[in-house]
Order: sequence, then C-alpha cells, then structure tokens
Amino acid sequence: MNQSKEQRILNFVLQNAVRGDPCSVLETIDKYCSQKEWAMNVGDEKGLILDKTVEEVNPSVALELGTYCGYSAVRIARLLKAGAHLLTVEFNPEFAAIAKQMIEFAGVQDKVKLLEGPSEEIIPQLKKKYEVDTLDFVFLDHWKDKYTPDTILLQECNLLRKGSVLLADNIIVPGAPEFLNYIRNNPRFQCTNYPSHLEYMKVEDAMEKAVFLG
Ligand SMILES: Oc1cc(-c2ccc(F)cc2)cc2nccnc12
Ligand SMILES: [Mg+2]
Repeated sequence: MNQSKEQRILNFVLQNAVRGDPCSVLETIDKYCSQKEWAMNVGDEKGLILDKTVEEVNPSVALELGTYCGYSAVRIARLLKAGAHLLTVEFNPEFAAIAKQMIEFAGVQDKVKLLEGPSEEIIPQLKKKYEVDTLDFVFLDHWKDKYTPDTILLQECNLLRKGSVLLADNIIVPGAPEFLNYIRNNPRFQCTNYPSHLEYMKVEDAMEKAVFLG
C-alpha cells in the first residue's frame, strides 16, 4: 500500500528535523513542500502573518479549525505563553494521525489538544466537554464553505468575547467569498485584509483578520 503525501511529509520531518525543536520542524516541512511536493500548509509567508497575529493577541485559549499535518498547530503553539493552550480540530482521521505525530515530534504536545471530528459537532462541545470559557484567538483554515457557518456557531455557543480575534486563511485561493461578504458586512466584526501569496507558490492569496466587537 503506497504511502500518502502526508506520510511522506511526516517521514521527511522525522528523518531531517530536530526532535523537540518547533522551528526546525516548520523549516523542514517548508523545505519539503517547496522543493518536493506541494501541500496545503499555511507556509512560511502567510505563517509570518499568523505569527504576528498570535503574538499581538497572546492568547490563553486558541482554536484552530483544520489541523492537516499540524504545521500551523506547531507554528501557533511555539508562541504560546506558559499555561496557554491550542485546541485544533481535524475531521480527516489520516490527517489527524499524522498531525498527532508531528505535534509530538515538535515537542509542543503539552500545549496542543487535537480534537478529531467535524467542527460543527466539536464547537458546541467546547464549553462543557473541553472546559473552554471563551476563545481569545481562532484560526480558520479548513473547508472554505465552513468558515461562515462555524463563525455563526461560535457566536451562538457564546465562545467569542469582546476582542476575540479570528484569522482566516485562503481568502483568495481557494477563496471564501461568502465568508468575506458575511464578515465584512457584519457590524459586530472589525475586519483587516492581509495580502500575501499561496503557500510555496507565486499565486496571490490573502488572510482576513476579524475582531469580534461583542
Ligand atoms: O491553504 C490551502 C490551500 C488550498 C489549495 C488547494 C489547491 C489549490 F490549487 C490551491 C489552494 C486548499 C486548502 N484547504 C483547506 C485549508 N487550506 C487550504
Ligand atoms: Mg490554508
């Protein structure tokens, strides 16, 4: 049974990165995916926008929708202060299995809780089952047609508070036009657009930051 691309990425990290060193893991994934096989990690260019937003928010509790191989989970977790944690949601079991190993190899497992399942099922469980009060930061990087329903669900579940920051990937490619329309026309959010490029490509992409005004 030949290996998946995600397994090949993990193997390359296990053989070439430094165990317990998140930056080494990120560099190694970026090296593989820019030189050998493209993959949908947020990447090093948009990753800098993610870094700056996480540092600005300095979240105690962060949520990621769309774990994939764990690249952005490692990217976010490496910046979290002592006692802070990231909940990351992945519905694809193969991806979740890869991400778990990636997160552990990077040594950030104590800061990351990987939740396997559909976001629409997990979000309503965050308060009672995962002891979340409100979310300081949310990274949306899963299927683009889920950005809007999940943002509405976060509000319905009272998981956002005044100042909660959402950051959405792939605003241009693959694109999230319905989400953009929703969030930019919603008076309860203050939006900022960050032009960038699709990971590992010269194709234009962008991220959108949306601050919940309460
Ligand atoms: O960053 C991303 C890029 C792409 C993607 C796929 C194929 C293309 F041709 C271009 C872009 C899909 C994604 N799905 C979920 C989360 N993030 C994604
Ligand atoms: Mg993405």
